Amino acid sequence: AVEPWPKKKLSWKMEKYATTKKLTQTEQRDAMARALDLWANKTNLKFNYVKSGSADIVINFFAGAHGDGQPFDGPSGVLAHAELPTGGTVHFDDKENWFLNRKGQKSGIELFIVAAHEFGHTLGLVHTNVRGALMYPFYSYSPNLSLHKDDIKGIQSLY
Ligand SMILES: COc1ccc(S(=O)(=O)[C@H](CC(=O)O)C(F)F)cc1
Ligand SMILES: [Zn+2]
Repeated sequence: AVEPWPKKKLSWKMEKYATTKKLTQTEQRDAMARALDLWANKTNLKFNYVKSGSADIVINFFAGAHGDGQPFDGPSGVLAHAELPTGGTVHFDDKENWFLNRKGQKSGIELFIVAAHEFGHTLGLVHTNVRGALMYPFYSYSPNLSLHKDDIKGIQSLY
């Protein structure tokens, strides 16, 4: 873990959405809100969505090179990356086959899971070696994600 945010109320916004036909922008925004809620439920952090203007956490879907020296690599491989506090940028690879389990979809990369992991980084968590924890370095699909006690220990050591 690293230095946490110096405040408990964090604003967030989406700048660029995934271009997939499989998920509407509303569904994408809702997935982000639910992923943030996982962390809010275990801390006294509050997240509030802002449609435009400045925000602490800024979410973008990009393909390939997108100006931060960490180009995305197309389907699979690197799925997303996020700055640690108080960076606030979260980028997702637009070329992934994003889906949402709650829509009954089956194949591809589950957006809610990846978002929850990235927001863990945004809030100050680094990777864990505890298999089964959300902050384990590798993506693995699970139908109903919840925070592992190792994730909770980590976030509560920061907030
Ligand atoms: C479970 O959530 C994730 C696991 C692994 C990744 S990743 O394979 O894209 C990882 C980025 C990351 O750990 O956030 C990669 F090394 F770039 C993203 C989300
Ligand atoms: Zn990670």
